[in-house]
Amino acid sequence: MDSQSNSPHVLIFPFPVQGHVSCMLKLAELLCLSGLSVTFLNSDIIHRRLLRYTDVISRFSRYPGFRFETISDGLPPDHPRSGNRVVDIFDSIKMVTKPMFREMLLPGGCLNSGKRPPVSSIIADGIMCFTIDVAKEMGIPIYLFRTVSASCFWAFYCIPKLIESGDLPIKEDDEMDRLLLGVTGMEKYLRLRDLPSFCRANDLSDRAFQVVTTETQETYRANGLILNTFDDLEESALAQIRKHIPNLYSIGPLHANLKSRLEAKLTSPPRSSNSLWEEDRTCMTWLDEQAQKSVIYVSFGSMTMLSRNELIELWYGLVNSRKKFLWVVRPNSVAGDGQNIPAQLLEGTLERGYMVRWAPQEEVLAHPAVGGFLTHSGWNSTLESIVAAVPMICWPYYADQQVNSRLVGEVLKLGFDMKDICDRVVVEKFIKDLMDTKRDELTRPVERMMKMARRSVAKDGTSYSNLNRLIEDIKNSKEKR
Ligand SMILES: O=c1ccn([C@@H]2O[C@H](COP(=O)(O)OP(=O)(O)O[C@H]3O[C@H](CO)[C@@H](O)[C@H](O)[C@H]3O)[C@@H](O)[C@H]2O)c(=O)[nH]1
Ligand SMILES: C[C@H]1CC[C@@H]2C(C(=O)O)=CO[C@@H](O)[C@@H]21
Repeated sequence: MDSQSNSPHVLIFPFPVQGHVSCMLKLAELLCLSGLSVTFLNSDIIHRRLLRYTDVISRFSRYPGFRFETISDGLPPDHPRSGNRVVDIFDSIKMVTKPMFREMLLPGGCLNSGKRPPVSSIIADGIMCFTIDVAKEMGIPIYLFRTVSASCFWAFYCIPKLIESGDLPIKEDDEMDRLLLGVTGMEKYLRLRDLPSFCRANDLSDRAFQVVTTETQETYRANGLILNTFDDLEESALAQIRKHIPNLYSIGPLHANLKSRLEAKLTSPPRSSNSLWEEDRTCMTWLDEQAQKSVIYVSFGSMTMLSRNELIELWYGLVNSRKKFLWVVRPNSVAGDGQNIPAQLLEGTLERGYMVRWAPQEEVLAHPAVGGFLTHSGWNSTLESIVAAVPMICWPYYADQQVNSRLVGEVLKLGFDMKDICDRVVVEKFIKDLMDTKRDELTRPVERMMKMARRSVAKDGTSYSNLNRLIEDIKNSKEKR
């Protein structure tokens, strides 16, 4: 057995997509920093890409108790694993990965071979509740980490009530702006339009709708729920969730929590990346040449697929706003061949734009030249923008993003929600508002929330203390076994 044979051994198992893997790796490093042994279970494909594009191996070699293990996600290598095809991962992971996961934990399996201390706690992605069955069978305590916002989790939690009240399925397009009474605490602002995109299915047997609904309802079976949020950001949703799932750990923003703890330990923490694409760092040099707060950063995360029409409308909006822009266009993220782009767009981009396939986003958002973020409202992006005090234009694509964008635009006033609109004139107007006309009205709430985010992860802040509580609970559950 290795030198850490007496320390608790935590197995972390994320749903295999970028937005889940990256924040769960941050949690893994936080647990390593407090002396726990950690095994991080990646799908083969994710692991190969992390090895190719990041420094994870050298970064985690600092922690002797850390290991990676891999498992199949059950899909062929060329499956896109993005856009609407993400539902295929749910099915394959349950059918193919679950039995493999169980085998790994049985005596003689790679997670129970006697070479390392036995797994004493599991932290699994909250969208994979099959892990609870396996953990219970093995007698191992399990915590779920749901990587979406508390507000979105709570909206998912209320779906059965929305079905009972007849709000779901949505019957007519013209009722999308109706306020909902069934999501307690959000009655004043949550419209049908703002429910997670999966709620737009006409048929409630829709696979994605079924998965998010049932997985959310199963959460109570775990020993606790971890959320990447902080109390000042989502106080009301957290209070509602706590009534049903009392053992709740709000420990975010995780990237800031990690940064703060690394800074306390090391004089100059190295740059780190969990990217599944190669980061193009030339955009940082380009940003260095731009004036303060003059650039709008555009990125729609790792899963969004754009139609050609959406690409062109967004592009016209950016070029016509006459603002400088840095735009991430991920490989294979636009339908069609990307040919015949109007000359006006190409010229406008040469003059004022910079495009990359993938950027070091946390660094980009922290750059003084960045003054706004046109985002899909993925939860990691939202938190990163908050910590960097960058106001947002939200153009949600799917899943939790519809809820997040409403929270940002209507409740927190940290930006504007452009949900369900993709029109060049509107895009141009929102950009001008964000960068100039309405900038002042956003500055105060944006600065205030940035400070609260940073306070939450500083010593004795709420997320700092909740993380310590999680670590203690993990240690104690080992003692009890
Ligand atoms: O050029 C880029 C673009 C993105 N990122 C990073 O990639 C992550 C993207 O995460 P997120 O903003 O959450 O978006 P998705 O990749 O779309 O994440 C999925 O997972 C999230 C967490 O559950 C959900 O909130 C989203 O809706 C879901 O699509 C962030 O950490 C970004 O910093 C980069 O490093 N470089
Ligand atoms: C792939 C997406 C569907 C469910 C996941 C999710 C969640 O509710 O946990 C939200 O957005 C995506 O990251 C996941």
